[in-house]
Amino acid sequence: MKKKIAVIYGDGIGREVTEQAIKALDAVAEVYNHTFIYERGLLGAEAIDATGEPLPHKTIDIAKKSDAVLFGAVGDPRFDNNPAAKVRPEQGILAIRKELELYSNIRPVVSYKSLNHLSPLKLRNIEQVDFVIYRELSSGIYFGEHYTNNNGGTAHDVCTYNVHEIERIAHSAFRTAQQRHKKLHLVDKANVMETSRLWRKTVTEVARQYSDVELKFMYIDNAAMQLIINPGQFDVILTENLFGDILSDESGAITGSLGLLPSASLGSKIGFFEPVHGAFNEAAGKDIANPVGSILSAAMMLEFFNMPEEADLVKQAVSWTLNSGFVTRDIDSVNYYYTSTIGDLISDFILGKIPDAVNKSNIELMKSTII
Ligand SMILES: NC(=O)C1=CN([C@@H]2O[C@H](COP(=O)(O)OP(=O)(O)OC[C@H]3O[C@@H](n4cnc5c(N)ncnc54)[C@H](O)[C@@H]3O)[C@@H](O)[C@H]2O)C=CC1
Ligand SMILES: CC(C)CC(=O)C(=O)O
Ligand SMILES: [Mg+2]
Repeated sequence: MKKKIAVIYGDGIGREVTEQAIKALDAVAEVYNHTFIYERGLLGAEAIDATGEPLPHKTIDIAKKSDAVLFGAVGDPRFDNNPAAKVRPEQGILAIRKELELYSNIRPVVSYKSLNHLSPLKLRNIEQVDFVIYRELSSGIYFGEHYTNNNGGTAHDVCTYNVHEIERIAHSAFRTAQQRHKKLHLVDKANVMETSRLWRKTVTEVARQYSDVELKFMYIDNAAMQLIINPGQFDVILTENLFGDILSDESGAITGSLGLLPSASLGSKIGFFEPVHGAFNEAAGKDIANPVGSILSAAMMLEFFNMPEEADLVKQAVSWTLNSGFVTRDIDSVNYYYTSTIGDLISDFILGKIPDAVNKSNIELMKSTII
């Protein structure tokens, strides 16, 4: 099969983690005789530096002409530390999500047995964690009006949702729950916010079409705590844009690192695949970032291409690598490996090149003094 993939590295560690995902895709292409054609687009600070715009038109064109987009991350301390900046890298990722109508952001969270002892949470809390967050991605407070008045003394960020925006992602989340353990938590703040009350009313209506799925409501503040004390209770979490953003980073702590989590953003047209994490600028260029979130995002892209066997092979390669103790510094601060080494191991596994008993000492260990 032939597929055209728009590749957007963005900023910080975006390039180095995405390069590992491309290695995995190239290995899959070789094994299954597919052709993946990549075209690069600019987004974020790299795009502002090159064109003055966080999302150049050319990038939108490249994305729209592709079957899917593989994205790294955006963000740069030059903008983070400048509240007066008029143009920001993050405007680029928000704008492309809107432009491509990516309303459904799917963030699976799975714990790895072999890594559980390295998680900051107690073992008994994280065993058998396997849930998925459905985060609404193209509306809510990130897309409302942002403005100041009163000579800059008052700031406003407006949160708006309508029934259609809630219904379309609710259907996606319920359909997924039907194929999983048939439990769906709607996370909101309906005791305070009008938008949350609209979510509850709309999702309750949608739920009538999915009578085999148990619907539960949970307030966001409680959900943030429940994720830590009993994450195993969740199957599908459905929530709005801001709450989903926060809960998915929190979920990184459950698995052991935010760097492990992938995501798929879907809408009516194109699929967009990116790790959950951001630009982690302190690590940029040091070959220490965890590439697994990006590689598993590529696996989600393969599922989107209707290549389930290929996607499974990538997931198996990731599991083998982690279970064999080949991990980056975020997972094990003593024995850790380069980003590129992990990428090489994963693509070698896909290509069937890994011997049964690989000798770890042959693979270069990071020096713990590197940063
Ligand atoms: N989707 C995107 O492009 C996102 C962009 N950002 C932007 O990224 C920049 C940095 O933001 P932060 O809040 O520091 O979030 P971040 O996700 O970049 O990093 C937070 C922390 O998570 C860990 N981490 C993240 N990714 C990792 C990886 N691949 N391997 C190992 N550890 C990893 C690191 O400990 C890091 O300090 C900001 O400019 C922010 O606006 C933040 C979140 C998402
Ligand atoms: C710019 C942010 C909204 C990106 C982010 O944090 C995310 O999508 O997880
Ligand atoms: Mg986020």
